[in-house]
Amino acid sequence: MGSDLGSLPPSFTRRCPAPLTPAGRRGLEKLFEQPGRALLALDFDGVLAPIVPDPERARAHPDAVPALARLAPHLATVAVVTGRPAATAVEYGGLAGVPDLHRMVVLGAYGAERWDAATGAVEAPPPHPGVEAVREELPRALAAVPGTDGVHVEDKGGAVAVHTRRAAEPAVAFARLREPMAALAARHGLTVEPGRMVLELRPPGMDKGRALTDLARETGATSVVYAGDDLGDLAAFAAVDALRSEGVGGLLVCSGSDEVRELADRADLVVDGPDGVVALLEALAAALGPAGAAEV
Ligand SMILES: O=P(O)(O)OC[C@H]1O[C@H](O[C@H]2O[C@H](CO)[C@@H](O)[C@H](O)[C@H]2O)[C@H](O)[C@@H](O)[C@@H]1O
Repeated sequence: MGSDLGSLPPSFTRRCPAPLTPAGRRGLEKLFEQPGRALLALDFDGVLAPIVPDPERARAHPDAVPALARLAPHLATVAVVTGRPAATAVEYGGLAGVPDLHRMVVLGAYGAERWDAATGAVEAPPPHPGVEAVREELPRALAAVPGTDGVHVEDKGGAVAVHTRRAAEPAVAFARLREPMAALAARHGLTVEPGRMVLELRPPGMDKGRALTDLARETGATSVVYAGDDLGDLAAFAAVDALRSEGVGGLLVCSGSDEVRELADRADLVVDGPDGVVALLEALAAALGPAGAAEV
């Protein structure tokens, strides 16, 4: 092909749009140059799993795990980086016991937890005492805010998430709860993580950016592809930007939605939600081919 933006395998570009930015194209080229040193990391909700009203009913897109399994043998590492507890993402994603995903890593709770497919074990920090205090105070705090009928609390063990998607007016309930939830979290040494119709009260100190950087360094990645959809993924986007400045290739993918604009503005490639993410994974797998060498 040969342009000033470099070249990508036609077997990829036939199936998926090329990144719009030179940095993104370069990141993808680096993946194809050295797939065995590439880190592919994806958020769970809104990226691998379609958004649904009930958080307990979220499941991976039916074609996502087969596509990851086709890709994983070619790459150094395939990871999920999520706000979910690691074990929940493994369960809802159907990620355990998949032969070609035997080296997969799930970084849960924004990187505070880790599951390794190789061992099946989850490493998690001890519970933060503020979470228990918030758990107890939350019903009273929610009852004090008008217009929050239908708000649902997800107890994540190490954190508590207040969901407004099922409220009569989700955006209104979200706006009304922002300040009281921030105050409640601050009283107990927690931080508020805002997301898609959710305010999560969680321990501070870890974010997806640190988690992704640590994993990239641990695996010696020469390229990193990260796909996210929500505000919590901005830290991971910033981490990829920082890695790029060190010479690591990076591709920032936004799983687009009408709910969050911030990632699309910063991404190299915007795809159409989890369907588009799956198309990207399948395009990568097709281009890398069954034998490991990049197909052209
Ligand atoms: O980091 P993620 O994997 O994107 O997790 C972030 C939060 O996702 C979940 O909530 C979101 O998905 C739900 C199911 O589709 C949806 O109902 C909700 O409105 C979304 O915000 C999850 O429930 C949270 O615990 C995660 O922190």
